[in-house]
Amino acid sequence: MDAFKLLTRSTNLKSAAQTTAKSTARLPSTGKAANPQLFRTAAGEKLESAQNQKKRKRAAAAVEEADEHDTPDLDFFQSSKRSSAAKTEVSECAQSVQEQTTEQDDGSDEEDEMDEVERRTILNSHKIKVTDLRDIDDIPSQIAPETESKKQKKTKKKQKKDEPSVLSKKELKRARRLYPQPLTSFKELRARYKISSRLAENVADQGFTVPTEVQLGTLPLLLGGLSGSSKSAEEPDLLVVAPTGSGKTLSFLIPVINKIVRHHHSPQSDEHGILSIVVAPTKELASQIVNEGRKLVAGTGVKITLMKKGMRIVERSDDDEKEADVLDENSDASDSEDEGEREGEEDDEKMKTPLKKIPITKSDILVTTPLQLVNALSEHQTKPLAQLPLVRSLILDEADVLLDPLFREQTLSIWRSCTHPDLRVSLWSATMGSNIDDLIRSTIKERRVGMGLPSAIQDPLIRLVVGLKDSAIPNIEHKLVYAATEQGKLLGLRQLLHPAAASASDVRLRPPFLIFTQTIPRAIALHSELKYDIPAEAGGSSRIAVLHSDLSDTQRSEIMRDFRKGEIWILVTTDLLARGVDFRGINGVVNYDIPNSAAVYVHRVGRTGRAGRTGGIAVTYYTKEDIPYVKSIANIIDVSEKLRGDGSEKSIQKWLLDSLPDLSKKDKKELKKHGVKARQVSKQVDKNGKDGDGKGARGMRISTKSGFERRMENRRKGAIEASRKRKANSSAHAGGDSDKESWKGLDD
Ligand SMILES: Nc1ncnc2c1ncn2[C@@H]1O[C@H](COP(=O)(O)OP(=O)(O)OP(=O)(O)O)[C@@H](O)[C@H]1O
Repeated sequence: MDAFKLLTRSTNLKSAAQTTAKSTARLPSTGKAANPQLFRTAAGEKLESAQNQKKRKRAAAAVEEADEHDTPDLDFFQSSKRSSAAKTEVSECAQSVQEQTTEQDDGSDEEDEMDEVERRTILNSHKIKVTDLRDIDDIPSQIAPETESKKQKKTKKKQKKDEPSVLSKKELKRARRLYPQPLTSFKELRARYKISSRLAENVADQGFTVPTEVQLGTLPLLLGGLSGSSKSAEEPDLLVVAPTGSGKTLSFLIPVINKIVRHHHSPQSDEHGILSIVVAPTKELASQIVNEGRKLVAGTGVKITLMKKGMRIVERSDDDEKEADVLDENSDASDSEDEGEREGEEDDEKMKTPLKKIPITKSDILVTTPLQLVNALSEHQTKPLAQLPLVRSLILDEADVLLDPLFREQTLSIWRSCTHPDLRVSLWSATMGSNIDDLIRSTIKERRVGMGLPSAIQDPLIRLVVGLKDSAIPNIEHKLVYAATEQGKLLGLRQLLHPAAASASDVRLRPPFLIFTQTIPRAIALHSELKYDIPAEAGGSSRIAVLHSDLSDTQRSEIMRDFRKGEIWILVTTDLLARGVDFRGINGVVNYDIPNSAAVYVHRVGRTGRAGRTGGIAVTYYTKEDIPYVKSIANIIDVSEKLRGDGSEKSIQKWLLDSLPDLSKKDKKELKKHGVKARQVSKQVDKNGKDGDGKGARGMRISTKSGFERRMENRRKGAIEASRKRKANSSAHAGGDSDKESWKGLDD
């Protein structure tokens, strides 16, 4: 028996009945989590509710006080005329009390100020770690008083010996650690940080009640600086590592929109142009950010736009009157609500338009992929990059991939082209390589030198980590399944699609779900293999789709839209959808091909279990060829289960983890770049996944039967089913439509 079969066996084997009951009760698509937070302790919770209670009491006391002093005595026996006058008086009074209360709330910064022990308790309870990333000598003494005194002591001691002072690693860590004010409720956004009232309403309209950990930690920093007060806000540059689906988008959008609202009311309000840029690695993610942003900017006067091919965003002094293969697009086109989903429709209708005639897109926030912006700034890399002198906020979403060699040059050149001296940059992801800190520090220093400033970083540069860096969220179930061969994986996947068979394999996954493959040809091949597995009465092949970057923008956005609408149940895709995209009700993720790195695993499986939802399942198949690459994934699963901390049985035993081979650094790099060698696209394989003799390299084919055979089989089944129904002779019980409504699994 293959030893690695044990790895699969070691997963919790529960009775089918148990599994069924659990799956139905905890399906993530059944609704939203009561609390979107992933980590909290009783001590922290107690303190937070005490803080909120304190605020409520203060507000109630203000109302009471106002009642005592200001409410006129009511005489219910007086004439109705008088009574209505009294009513008006009462209502005016109530209004003034409400205003007073709000004002009191507004002016309660000092009273709400927590002491360091309270701040520390709440932050630790949510596993939030805040660190100053600057060189220790650049950190002002009020932020690192402990260090200063220790450093001074050391200096004194060593002065005699005439040696420079050196801090131990531990002391340096302690000196850099910060405990800023956390956000205990969304109401504080208005009351304490004075965000625009319209923006606060828009946040409230989304129905969010409790801030997630990343929101709890970053919103005060971005809105109130390190002092946590809107009065002396000193916005830091920020590096944020927080779990997938934890609400990072809202964390960067609220401050950036508020900053622009303030800008519109400032003396520089006559400056018109792009003030903020959000960079995301894929069009799907960029479009999603725009859609989220639109909900928040409504009625604030702030405009958010998705960068599109051919859009003109800067005026160049060297603009030529020349023909360009670009889209004639004016800003009106980007006003529609669902622009993101329609993205690209116009892109496919390129037309020749003189470059100068394209109006410059007027927007406050531009959301873009790196290449699209670089192309727009350099006229498809034919000219040096134009500058963006008004941009005050640069947001890099999925920053680790944006700073990966693939995108690094484009991303850094965008950063360099933002020349405003007050530029603030924030970088967000669920995973972050260890080299990123140094890269950010050196880029900020380089910019400062370029602006003629001393290289020492003056403004705060903060790193905020939620939970354990580079780990998968604890609220999903991981299944690592040994399938031995490619055929084994396909068999496993089919079992997964069939509820009766699934009970035997301990894994039960209901649509909607995502299936990830290593390459585009494999995604196409798997899609055509599975296409006829869905019975016609359940919607047939239209329920399963494939999405990859070789499709046109229009096709991509249509598939995204249909998957969000629930018309597509199973989406086969590549790592194009591994990051950032938020499909709220996804029940699970299948790694049909193992991911190229631990980070990719974290992001892929993070498409389920979002905003604290439980019940999501991540199934990862692996074959003999994958064994050298499995350890890093098994480690991630192990850590995620430890993080859950509910004492539930581990799915991966320690001795098995120890027996898996380690991968050398070189091999890790190779895997990250090209994936599992055996599955790489061979030169003979075309974009449709076809080579000389089938689909993909020999032994790596995704097929058990030919598509033709399956289609014929499907038709036969359909005919049998139809005749059975005819025999039942009851049109009322035909049941075709109702079958369509609910997923009944696939036929054998
Ligand atoms: N405070 C909150 N309460 C409940 N739901 C929230 C809250 N904040 C955000 N959400 C929801 O959580 C989901 C995930 O948010 P978002 O896409 O911003 O996650 P993310 O941290 O960027 O994830 P990823 O790392 O995968 O990109 C969204 O559907 C969002 O609407």
